Amino acid sequence: MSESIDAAVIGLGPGGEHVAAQLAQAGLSVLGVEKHLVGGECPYYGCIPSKMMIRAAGALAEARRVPTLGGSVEVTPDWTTVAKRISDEATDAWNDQVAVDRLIDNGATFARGHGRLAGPGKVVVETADGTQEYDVQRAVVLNVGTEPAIPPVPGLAETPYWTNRDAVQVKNLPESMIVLGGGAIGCEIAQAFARFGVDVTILEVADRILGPEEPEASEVVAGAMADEGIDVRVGVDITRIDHTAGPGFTVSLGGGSVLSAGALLVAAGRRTNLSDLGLDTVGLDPSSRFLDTDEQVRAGDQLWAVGDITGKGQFTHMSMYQAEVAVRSILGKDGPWADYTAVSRATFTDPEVGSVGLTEKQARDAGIRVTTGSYSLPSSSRGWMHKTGNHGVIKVVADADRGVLVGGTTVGPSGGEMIGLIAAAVHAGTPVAKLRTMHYAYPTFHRAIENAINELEV
Ligand SMILES: Cc1cc2nc3c(=O)[nH]c(=O)nc-3n(C[C@H](O)[C@H](O)[C@H](O)COP(=O)(O)OP(=O)(O)OC[C@H]3O[C@@H](n4cnc5c(N)ncnc54)[C@H](O)[C@@H]3O)c2cc1C
Ligand SMILES: NC(=O)c1ccc[n+]([C@@H]2O[C@H](COP(=O)([O-])OP(=O)(O)OC[C@H]3O[C@@H](n4cnc5c(N)ncnc54)[C@H](O)[C@@H]3O)[C@@H](O)[C@H]2O)c1
Repeated sequence: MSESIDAAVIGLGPGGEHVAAQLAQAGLSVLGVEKHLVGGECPYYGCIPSKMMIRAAGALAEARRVPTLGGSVEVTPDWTTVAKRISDEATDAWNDQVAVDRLIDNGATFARGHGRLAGPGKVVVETADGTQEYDVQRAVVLNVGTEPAIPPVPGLAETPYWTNRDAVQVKNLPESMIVLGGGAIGCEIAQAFARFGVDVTILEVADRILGPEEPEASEVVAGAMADEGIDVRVGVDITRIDHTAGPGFTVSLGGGSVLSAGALLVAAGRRTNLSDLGLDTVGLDPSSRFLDTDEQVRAGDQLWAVGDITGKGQFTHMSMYQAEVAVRSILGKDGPWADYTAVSRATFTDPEVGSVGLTEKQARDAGIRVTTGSYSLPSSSRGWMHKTGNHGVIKVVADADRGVLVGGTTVGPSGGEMIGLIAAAVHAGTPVAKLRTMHYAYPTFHRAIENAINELEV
């Protein structure tokens, strides 16, 4: 028999959890459906555990810089502390009871199971105890997120490779690791492991790591990683991957060379969980990579979608932003609606990469009359004083006709924080002329943004 409810949220990643809680608090009868862990990838396998690793690895790296600056330190990495922190503080040993209780305390009903659409306003949940049907009166919200994509490299599927989900649960580090993919996940985890003494090789098929970023950012991060002893190879052709108990993984490359390592991390992108969601029952294509959404993040009639599946940027802050939009839309508010002009992100390599809006290429492709400015961080006062660990570059992209910034990149020791200034300018459409009259505190890293802005032909 079908149960009647106001709203159902299928998939409880950061955005889905927020939507379910907010709608329940607003007085709607809400069902939250999660097949694995309430909170999704970010708290259990993504942002939070990876940033705990990075925090520890960063402390080790800073300690190793002491001899250049004043004194000596003996650095003895110990992964046990990191593994314990991830298990105890971040993930509760991969137990989501606290999150489930929070959802229920907010007034929602929770079902642990696989949710599917079964036609407009109909949701079916497959649980361990059987199947339950729901008639949803007002809103179905999809927040089903992604899985690691496993590339079709011959032999790979038969090996005990890791994804990010395994890497964050590692109790004992391997002596060596090959990372497939030099995107954000690959680079962040590679550098963290390397700083704990793992011999790391990154294999990237494209011609540079961190492909979505400005080429200047990729170059600086690749250089910093190489300085630390990470073997970064781009433009590789991987022909086969094997695993045997003794030597571990062997990766054969075009041209005949073979690499080996004790562990292999696949960080080659993500696959959205849209194929087994009953999308066809509401007239949508189950084979599509992303769901098209309008400014109210509606994907159809009484159907909303938030998070990675919308293709607007696979970030926790995007999922939360869209969740707020969905809640306003479902509750019949007047907006504000989704705007993606100034989406920002931070990649937590060292140096960190902050970025917002359009890259130079994206701006040119959009037909904008582009002018750019850049400044090398080690040439800035603060970068020069900082000395060791001062890798970095600032780049700003402006619309020469409108006299405003349309994008920017801040690579440096606090690149993820520095981007806030440019993000505010892009978001608000602050004239470059106004930015030129701002006070930039001396001697901050962000003063280098002023140098870059002064190069713009605006
Ligand atoms: C290693 C790593 C590091 C990252 N670091 C950052 C970072 O520093 N900053 C940042 O902003 N982002 C980061 N991200 C990205 C971030 O984790 C995601 O963008 C974020 O989790 C938002 O995803 P989402 O809301 O789309 O859903 P997800 O978090 O993917 O959650 C979707 C949920 O839906 C469930 N589900 C799927 N299908 C069904 C179904 N049919 N029925 C029921 N439940 C279902 C899944 O089990 C899952 O719990 C990182 C990701 C990874 C992997
Ligand atoms: N700090 C952050 O905000 C943060 C951190 C991690 C992840 N994320 C999010 O998660 C998403 C996924 O991250 P990701 O790094 O897995 O994906 P990605 O798509 O950014 O990078 C994957 C990389 O793997 C390469 N690749 C593909 N197939 C390959 C193969 N067979 N061999 C070698 N390389 C191959 C691609 O060319 C690409 O450079 C990102 O888009 C990002 O939005 C965000």
